[in-house]
Amino acid sequence: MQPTSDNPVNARFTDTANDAASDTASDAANGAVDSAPDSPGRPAPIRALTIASSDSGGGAGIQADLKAFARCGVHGMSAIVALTAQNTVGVNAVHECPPDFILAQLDAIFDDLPPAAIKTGMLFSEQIITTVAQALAGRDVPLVVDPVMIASSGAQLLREDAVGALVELLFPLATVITPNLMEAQALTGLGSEDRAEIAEALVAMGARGVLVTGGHGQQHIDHLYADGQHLDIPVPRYPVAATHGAGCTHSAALAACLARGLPVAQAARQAALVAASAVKHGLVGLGAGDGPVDVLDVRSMRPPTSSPAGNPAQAGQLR
Ligand SMILES: Nc1ncnc2c1ncn2[C@@H]1O[C@H](COP(=O)(O)OP(=O)(O)OP(=O)(O)O)[C@@H](O)[C@H]1O
Ligand SMILES: Cc1ncc(CO)c(N)n1
Repeated sequence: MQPTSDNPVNARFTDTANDAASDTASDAANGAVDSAPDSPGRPAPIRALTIASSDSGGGAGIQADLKAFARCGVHGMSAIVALTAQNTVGVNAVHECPPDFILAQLDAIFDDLPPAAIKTGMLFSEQIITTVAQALAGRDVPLVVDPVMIASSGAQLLREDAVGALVELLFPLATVITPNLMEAQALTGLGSEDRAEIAEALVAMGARGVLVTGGHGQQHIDHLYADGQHLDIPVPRYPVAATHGAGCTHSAALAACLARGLPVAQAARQAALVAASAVKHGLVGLGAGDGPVDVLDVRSMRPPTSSPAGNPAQAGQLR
């Protein structure tokens, strides 16, 4: 089966656990639920962690990350560092979590559910970045750092006085950073659209690997520079007015694929397919601004219609 932009992940991962997961997903989509529990004998799921902020509108941030993890067949965990009061039009307010509560979330996760890969998203302030960097230092886990700076609505998601901390404290810990073109230009001070040149400048600033995403500018390519190798990944550019959360979806899918053990270049190709598919199914018209991407294609899904006890006659009856 060839990977397609509609079925980017399951097309490539053909291990037994994943086959079973996609069987269950298609059963659910068809409205049937098997009465037997299916946990015994199946391996524990692969786990990934997002350290990011909540988008109350459900399109970006933690909410996008957890959906992308699920889309990639990975159990998602989250440490929320800030809450945004946000919709498709803008960000009305930001509320930061206290550092000790961020650490409490991370301790709870690392003590019981150690992740196979981690991504960071909107970290907002120097205090949050310092807290997260201290918690991640010395952990031998693949780390994707998405240097989220500006929302598609134009709102500032990283304070100007926090950029230095992001570069100095988090870039050296990252396996790969995933700026979009404008973030890459802002971080380097380069005005060029040459992603290869900008990626080299970002590596010189301390990042091990750089993936400049392809949603903006003239060229429709994600560009990866890692281990001294350049890779252009051609990406589609759908004329869909619903790209809010594309960057979060992309970096979460990249982390999920690293959690699954893929090499960075292959994970980057998969993440591009996942993000493109999410844009293709984007929820145009949801809200007055740029609608959210939809990595799960929720409009094609339905709740189950037969009862868990396996008695279709009881399905859907309210008591
Ligand atoms: N119109 C589109 N059609 C197809 N894929 C897209 C489109 N826009 C973005 N993508 C894909 O989504 C991923 C993230 O791209 P982009 O450069 O837009 O990130 P971003 O600007 O950080 O996103 P966000 O809108 O969440 O801030 C890339 O792989 C990119 O190719
Ligand atoms: C919480 C949050 N994270 C990331 C983005 C970037 O899309 C956003 N708009 N909101």
